[in-house]
Amino acid sequence: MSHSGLSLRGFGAGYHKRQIIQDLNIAELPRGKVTILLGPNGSGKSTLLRAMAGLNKAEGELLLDDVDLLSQPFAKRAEQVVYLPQSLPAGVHLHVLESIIVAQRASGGLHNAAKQAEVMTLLRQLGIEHLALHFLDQLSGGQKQLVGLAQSLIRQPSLLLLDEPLSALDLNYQFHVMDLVKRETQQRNIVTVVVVHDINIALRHGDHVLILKQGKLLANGKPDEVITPQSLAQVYGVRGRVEPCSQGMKQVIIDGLTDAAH
Ligand SMILES: Nc1ncnc2c1ncn2[C@@H]1O[C@H](COP(=O)(O)OP(=O)(O)OP(=O)(O)O)[C@@H](O)[C@H]1O
Repeated sequence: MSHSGLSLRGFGAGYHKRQIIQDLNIAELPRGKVTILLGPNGSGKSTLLRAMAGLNKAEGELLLDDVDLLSQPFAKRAEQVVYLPQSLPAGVHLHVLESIIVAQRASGGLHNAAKQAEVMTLLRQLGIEHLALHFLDQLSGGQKQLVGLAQSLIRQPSLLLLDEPLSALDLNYQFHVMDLVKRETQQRNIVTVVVVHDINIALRHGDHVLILKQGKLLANGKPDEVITPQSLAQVYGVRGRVEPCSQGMKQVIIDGLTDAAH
């Protein structure tokens, strides 16, 4: 049977002398859905994303629509997989617009009027059109994050890996960006994996949630099935409740640390 989506089989990842993730098995993260990757600091989230993108050592199988990306040459994988790191490289003296056009060119094709229009549409959707002619190295942390997202989306990946894309964004932008990522994921029918630390963002915006702890997969399922008082205690050592708010949406309220975490 053929599959559409991303699966990991016996996937391992790490660094020169250190294995961080071992024998990870994830059956099918479907196209068109946003998967949120949760886990404590140091649990291996960035290592996993970077390994999927070919930037760290990896082993096992990483299947996108049944094709093993690990067996492909790096350049071929880079056409399909885009990884947005936690922060953009410093000291890049380019205009926002130029930097996005460079990213667009990297994904192939000639630069023409239609492509320029695509860049401007994306800037508008992200609410940063007014920054088009600003220099990257003169932007705020949150503005840089939005530009990084534009650079990632313009490359039209099949697998989009976003590492804490909300960490510098205000509340309004956090919602706006998650809505945009969800919409683009559906419209482009791609697989998107987003690392966040905010459990309520995961509950509200994730189609699917994975939880990593010490390089192992502790949970894999629908947000409200895997974000529970038990998993909050086990993963983060906190006492938490998952309760409907007055609008009926579920949210997490943290009451404190578990006794074990003191
Ligand atoms: N370049 C590296 N060389 C060796 N070990 C590393 C390297 N980068 C990270 N690690 C180790 O890998 C483990 C997982 O780190 P990783 O950055 O993947 O965690 P994370 O879940 O993304 O954490 P955070 O939420 O703090 O960003 C940590 O123990 C870290 O010390």
